[in-house]
Amino acid sequence: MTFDEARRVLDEADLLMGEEEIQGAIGRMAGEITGRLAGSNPVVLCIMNGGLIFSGQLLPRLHFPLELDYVHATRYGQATWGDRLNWHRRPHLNLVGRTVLLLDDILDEGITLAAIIEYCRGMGALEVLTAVLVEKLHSRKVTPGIRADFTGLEIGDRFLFGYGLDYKGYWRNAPGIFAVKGM
Ligand SMILES: O=P(O)(O)OC[C@H]1O[C@H](OP(=O)(O)OP(=O)(O)O)[C@H](O)[C@@H]1O
Ligand code: HPA
Repeated sequence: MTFDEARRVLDEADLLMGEEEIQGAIGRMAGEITGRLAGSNPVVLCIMNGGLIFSGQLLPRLHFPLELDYVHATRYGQATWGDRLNWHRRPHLNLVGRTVLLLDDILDEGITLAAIIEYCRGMGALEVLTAVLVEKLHSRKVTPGIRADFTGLEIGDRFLFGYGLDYKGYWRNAPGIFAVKGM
């Protein structure tokens, strides 16, 4: 996608969730996560790249001790459909006996979260919880009914960008959650 095309994508997109709604959702999630995890000395894993902005805004609102690490695993690349999960970076912290909280921008088909949960369990985590800024509502989930433990916003079945979500590599920095025109 060229720079000019990227500009046009944002100009023509539909804004589905604005900053105020997103900040409200992140604040509510911070309260819920604090209630559940404040005493558990968790390892928090940001799932890169999409989880970056959500993690950066949520973490300063968690006022309890935790350790932070990240994983980098992708299955969409620059496409609007997902393939098999490619691991680029596994966590470096030891997960044995730890409560793990995974942070990601979106639960779409759920394949990414399911695979990372399984990996963390395999590495000896005591429990693995998940928090996503957005859950996309449709019937293509890897396991019917799969949910995150903490969900910020529920959005319909469109191709989304902004707040960490990219369209062809662009607009992770868009200040809201947008849907690509016609998708
Ligand atoms: O529920 P799923 O259908 O598995 O999709 C969700 C995943 O897709 C995106 O990652 P992507 O593979 O695009 O990599 P990115 O984080 O670098 O954007 C997103 O950040 C989630 O990790
Ligand atoms: N937008 C961007 N990245 C994604 C999406 C989406 O709707 N679903 C899964 N990864």
